[in-house]
Amino acid sequence: MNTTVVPGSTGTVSARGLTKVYGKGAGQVVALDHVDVDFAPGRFTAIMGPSGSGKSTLMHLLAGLDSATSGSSRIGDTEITALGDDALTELRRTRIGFVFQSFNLLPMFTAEQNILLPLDLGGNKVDKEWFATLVQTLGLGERLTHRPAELSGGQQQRVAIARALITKPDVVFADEPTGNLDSRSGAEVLSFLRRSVRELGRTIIMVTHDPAAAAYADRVVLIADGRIAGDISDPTPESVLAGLDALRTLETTPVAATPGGGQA
Ligand SMILES: Nc1ncnc2c1ncn2[C@@H]1O[C@H](COP(=O)(O)OP(=O)(O)OP(=O)(O)O)[C@@H](O)[C@H]1O
Repeated sequence: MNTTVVPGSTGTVSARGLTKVYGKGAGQVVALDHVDVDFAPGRFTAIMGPSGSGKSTLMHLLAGLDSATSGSSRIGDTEITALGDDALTELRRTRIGFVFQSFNLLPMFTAEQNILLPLDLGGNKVDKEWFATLVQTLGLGERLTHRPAELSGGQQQRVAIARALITKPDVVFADEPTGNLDSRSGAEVLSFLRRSVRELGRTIIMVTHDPAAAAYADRVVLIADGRIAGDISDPTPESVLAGLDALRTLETTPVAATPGGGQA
């Protein structure tokens, strides 16, 4: 598969020299360290790496949920890192969809009302054809009048995915979308996410800890110590595990290579 990505082209999500430093002085943490990465439109990418490696920080900066210390991030030709608060709010509302581990559906609303909520909030009309396509692709036809408490976890997450896609965003960011699901419902949700990319041409960037989940993506970007540490095309659970193992080896090599365990 051709993985060439042109930064600035429609829907491409890009970071250049993206850096995030938390705190000051001795307590300073470099969470992201000059990250350059591009995510092609119409693809499903998983971001993986050890705990504390900077996955959430990268996602938050790419989505305009947090500000960068230096460097830039873009969605298409919009430089997120240059936008003020109002423009960022507007961008998140209209051009980005979010799917969280905890579904975040409104309990008093039906599935249909939850899906349509972003349009109601923005005062936008429903594209009935798109709504019908989403409902069909996500297998929600029988569940539209149900409230979240009457739905399984997997069904709730499918509603959350439809809600994220209803505005036809340039990109959907999914943060551990299967973290609260058993493995069967998780697999089902991941299949639906993959269908959304393949059949509806959407762009999804997902943070996950789970190699089996990452294997549903077209590509896995590995991150370690705030830097891009690997890139796997057409991943399988085995190739993802091997990639993560290689990161661990990198982390332990300097210690193992120093006789007596002293500092080199
Ligand atoms: N608000 C904050 N203040 C200070 N340090 C932070 C803050 N948020 C994150 N960090 C630090 O930045 C680094 C990267 O954190 P981040 O949450 O991006 O990692 P992660 O890969 O998503 O981790 P996990 O897999 O455990 O969720 C960590 O060392 C973390 O402790």
